Amino acid sequence: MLNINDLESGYGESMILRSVNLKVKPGQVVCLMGRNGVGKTTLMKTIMGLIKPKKGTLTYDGRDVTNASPDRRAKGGVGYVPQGRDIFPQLTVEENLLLGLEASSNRKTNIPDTVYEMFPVLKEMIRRKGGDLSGGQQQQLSIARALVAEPKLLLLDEPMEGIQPSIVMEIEQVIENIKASKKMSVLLIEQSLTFATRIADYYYVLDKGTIVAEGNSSSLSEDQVKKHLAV
Ligand SMILES: Nc1ncnc2c1ncn2[C@@H]1O[C@H](COP(=O)(O)OP(=O)(O)OP(=O)(O)O)[C@@H](O)[C@H]1O
Repeated sequence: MLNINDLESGYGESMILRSVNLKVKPGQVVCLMGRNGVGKTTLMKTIMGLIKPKKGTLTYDGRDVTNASPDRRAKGGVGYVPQGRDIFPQLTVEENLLLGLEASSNRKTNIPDTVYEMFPVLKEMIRRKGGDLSGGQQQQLSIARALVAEPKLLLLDEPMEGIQPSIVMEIEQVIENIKASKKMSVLLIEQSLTFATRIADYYYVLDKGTIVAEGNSSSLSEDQVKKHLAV
């Protein structure tokens, strides 16, 4: 599905990622872990095409997309939910969701029912302004907007950060449902060991811009987390 090979990426002269190799297989949920500032978001942005890599290749769905625009990647089925609930506060929930259709490859004009089934609260709040939703609901809206285009690969940048526990459980359930449907792969940034072992199939730990550990999530131990993630 996604294959990153010997990737180098950064901002201007400042190189953030070095020799990054990462794979997401079809239907897999992969968790990217690492301390603050090690380059996790930079990797997500590079996968989405918002930052051009300086070296290495990115293959998605069997095609080389190393130099493809973000728009082409989105239309090719990559959905991106950036950190910090990037919704439009002045637009209604429905208008926010309709914007997600822009990324749709097959010119869909309707919001799929499955999106409301996954997030019933959004159906209830369809006419409310995005800015009137709670932080957790805004995060749900942000994920729902990416799902509207029915992506094949969903990138989630710290979806659980700063969210109340009840909504964390709902979002976790959504990821579980996505996983069970086997229609989508997910790459998510997440710091919690409990969550990573419960939901992800595979994990990568990034440190100082390079992958320092990887494996099946079931083998992820407290010791490894302490070694690689403790501040
Ligand atoms: N637009 C930018 N221009 C220059 N440097 C940047 C920019 N964005 C991030 N950086 C730097 O790149 C490095 C990696 O940042 P990045 O946001 O990818 O880390 P992260 O692992 O996602 O951290 P966090 O968990 O805090 O979000 C940091 O040193 C950061 O200061």
